[in-house]
Amino acid sequence: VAMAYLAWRLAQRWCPSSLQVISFPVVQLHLNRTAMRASQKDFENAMNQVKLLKKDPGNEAKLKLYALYKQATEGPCNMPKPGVFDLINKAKWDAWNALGSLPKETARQNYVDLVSSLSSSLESSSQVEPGTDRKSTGYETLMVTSEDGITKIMLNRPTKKNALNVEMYHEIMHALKAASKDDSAITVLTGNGDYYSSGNDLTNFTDIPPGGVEEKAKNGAILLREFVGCFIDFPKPLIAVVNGPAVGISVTLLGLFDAVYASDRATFHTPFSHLGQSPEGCSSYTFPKIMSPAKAIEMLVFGKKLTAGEACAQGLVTEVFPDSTFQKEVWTRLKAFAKLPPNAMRISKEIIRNREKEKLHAVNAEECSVLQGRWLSDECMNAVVNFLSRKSKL
Ligand SMILES: CCCCC/C=C/CC(=O)SCCNC(=O)CCNC(=O)[C@H](O)C(C)(C)COP(=O)(O)OP(=O)(O)OC[C@H]1O[C@@H](n2cnc3c(N)ncnc32)[C@H](O)[C@@H]1OP(=O)(O)O
Repeated sequence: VAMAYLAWRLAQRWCPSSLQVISFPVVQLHLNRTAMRASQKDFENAMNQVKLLKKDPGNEAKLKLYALYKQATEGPCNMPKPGVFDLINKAKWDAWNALGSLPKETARQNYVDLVSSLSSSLESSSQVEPGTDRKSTGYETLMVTSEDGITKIMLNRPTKKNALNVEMYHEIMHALKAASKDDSAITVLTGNGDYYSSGNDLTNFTDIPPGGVEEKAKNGAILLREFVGCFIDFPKPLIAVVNGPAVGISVTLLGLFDAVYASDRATFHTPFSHLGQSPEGCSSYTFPKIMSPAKAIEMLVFGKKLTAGEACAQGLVTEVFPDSTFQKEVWTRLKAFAKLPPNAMRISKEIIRNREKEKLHAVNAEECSVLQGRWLSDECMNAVVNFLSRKSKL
């Protein structure tokens, strides 16, 4: 990661061009310009532009930058393949190797185009003042819209089953803070594509800072605590529209929502023990209250996956709809809710939820502290490596 970061820092100058689609692996760059070639000067100037980025572009982008930089300066990858447990170097090697025999000039141009694309997207979002509403295009991992009195926050990494990467955690917090202040009456969280969310992005574990895994775990716990805190404190009715399967933290958080509407295609799965981890999202407190301690233990400790019907019977889901009519029925209902007097809804929520808030924050803090320890355990490390190896990522 340090190398990828270095490569990112050495990246090329921002060069306005017309990059249309970038898909991973990096070799798949579809550009609508034909004869354009980045000069050495463009290459050097890009470094200055990249230094001006105020936001980390994320691991995937850094790997792309690393691979293109290596290809542009050294040509095709001829390094020996790192071992399966050497996660970071393996990820970098994979990204570089995936470029095959891409010519150096093309790699250089693709590099410039990628920096250009990152510059525009990251700069545009970082220019927005915290707390102000951002247009949907200001987010990398979400689609946020506001209409008919409803702010809709849609998780938007469908090709990754809406796994929550670090950027998405930050963006959700930003979107929730903005929604709490905008003029909408209710806020909805949903997923784009066939999944609601596959939970924490397991590649989050591969981006190790200079302080090592301990620092990584500590930072993760701080981020998680702040993230869950936003749900605990959210002042307006918060509704989950669970469009498909939900895993991990996307399930546990449901205990902090005010209503949960689910498609009959949705499932609810918290494989924490399988991952060597422990419950979060205040579920160690909310789930036993919602569904009885024994049922909560089946889910949170033994990883039992519930159907939407079962989750509804146990009180986690408010109502289940046939998938064929799910969107139509749910949004009709939500639009009607959003016409109710917003202050009355806010005050009623407050009186129902407020007496639990202090307890929820204490539970959140304890869960994060326990998880911080779990992330350093062999059980957790092995489970993450298994997932990433299974997917031939690392
Ligand atoms: C700040 C830190 C806070 C941490 C908070 C902690 C939270 C705890 C949790 O959330 S635990 C839950 C973690 N999630 C999982 O264990 C799910 C892992 N994913 C899967 O088991 C499967 O991917 C699946 C069942 C969700 C979907 O399987 P399917 O076969 O239908 O699809 P693919 O596996 O091919 O997935 C498509 C691509 O999406 C990538 N992906 C899916 N989920 C994750 C994930 N959680 N993390 C990272 N990547 C994920 C998958 O790798 C595929 O990518 P690819 O196309 O590039 O191969």
